[in-house]
Amino acid sequence: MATVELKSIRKTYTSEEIIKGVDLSIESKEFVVFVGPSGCGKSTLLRMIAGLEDISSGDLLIDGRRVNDLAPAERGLAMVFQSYALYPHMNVYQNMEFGLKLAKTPEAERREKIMAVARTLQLENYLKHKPGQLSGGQRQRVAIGRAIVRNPKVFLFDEPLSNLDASLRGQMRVELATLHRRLGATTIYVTHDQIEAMTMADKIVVLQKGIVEQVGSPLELYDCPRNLFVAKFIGSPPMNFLPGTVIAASEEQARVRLASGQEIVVVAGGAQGLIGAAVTLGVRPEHVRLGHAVENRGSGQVELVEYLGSAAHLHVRMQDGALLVIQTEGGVRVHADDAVTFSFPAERCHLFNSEGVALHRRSSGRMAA
Ligand SMILES: Nc1ncnc2c1ncn2[C@@H]1O[C@H](COP(=O)(O)OP(=O)(O)OP(=O)(O)O)[C@@H](O)[C@H]1O
Repeated sequence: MATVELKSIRKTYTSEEIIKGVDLSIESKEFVVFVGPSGCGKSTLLRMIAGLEDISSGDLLIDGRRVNDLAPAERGLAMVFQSYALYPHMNVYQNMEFGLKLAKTPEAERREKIMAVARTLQLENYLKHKPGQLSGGQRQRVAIGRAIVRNPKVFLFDEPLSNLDASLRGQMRVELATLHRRLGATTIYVTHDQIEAMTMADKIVVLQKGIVEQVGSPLELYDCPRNLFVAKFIGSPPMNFLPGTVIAASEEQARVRLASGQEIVVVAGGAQGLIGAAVTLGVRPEHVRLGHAVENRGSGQVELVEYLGSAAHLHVRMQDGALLVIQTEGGVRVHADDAVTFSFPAERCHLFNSEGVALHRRSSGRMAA
């Protein structure tokens, strides 16, 4: 399997710079997900790796070898698109065979490879079907099968599940993750869906406007987002953000007064220089504790309860008008218009300066700034 390295990669279309200097190392067998909002440059970056777009400047290395000038077919990659791009007049077998024929693979070997992959992807009963006779999930499996039979060094996926309905997407997510574990192929996967990123990735690359905002494991990004952008993007339902002012700070903690007057102690280092400064307090819905507490407490009125079965989301209006989402277990007996009290665990709160940069959290032992 292969390593992929991006060194100061840039892309300019006419006069606009779309990719603004990306450095990234992808290890052999790693499952890396590029995630970010529409237009941030995920697909452009993937297409540059694939060789479908020129690289304006920088170096792309596969297994240590510079491949900027190699044609797509010479890079040892296989790409699976959102649109499947299957040949409609060919049946499943022929679709999977096409690339092997082009590569002049002998017929017996072609057959052996296709049958093995069809078994893996549970397509054995559909080999004679044309794409038009298959469901979306089956078509996507054929597109994946067509990539696997060529035994590529690196798999590239561009939003492969976005045309599928929610339940099929969930199922295919598990299938892809299982397949990756079995094949152990280096994989780069583009999505705008943070749940796909969180559930499948070894490493997530968060992009915004052609810049890498943060690279890390799903848990690193969840626990220690470097800035407001990553904090907003990772996690569902998203993190709550409340404006406040630092009123006291030690090396390891900061005391923040919210607009409501409520004072919250946050485990965050380096806030001594920020006394009097405006900051943003972040707390995830699943970390807010419902019920009375001595410290870090607040209160408000429930506006809406969303019951999800195992969990419920309470939308709570605080005294200063801010809206707070609290995730609780599904069995909780809270209704709209109820008054509730809650608390923010100090070690679960995040603090961002006026530029949106996170103050590091010493308790977790990881730097976030
Ligand atoms: N051929 C092109 N010529 C000029 N601009 C382009 C071209 N292709 C893409 N762009 C621009 O580059 C930017 C990044 O596009 P890209 O498709 O990489 O974004 P993305 O993050 O994959 O978005 P999405 O999730 O919507 O697919 C966009 O602003 C887009 O308009």
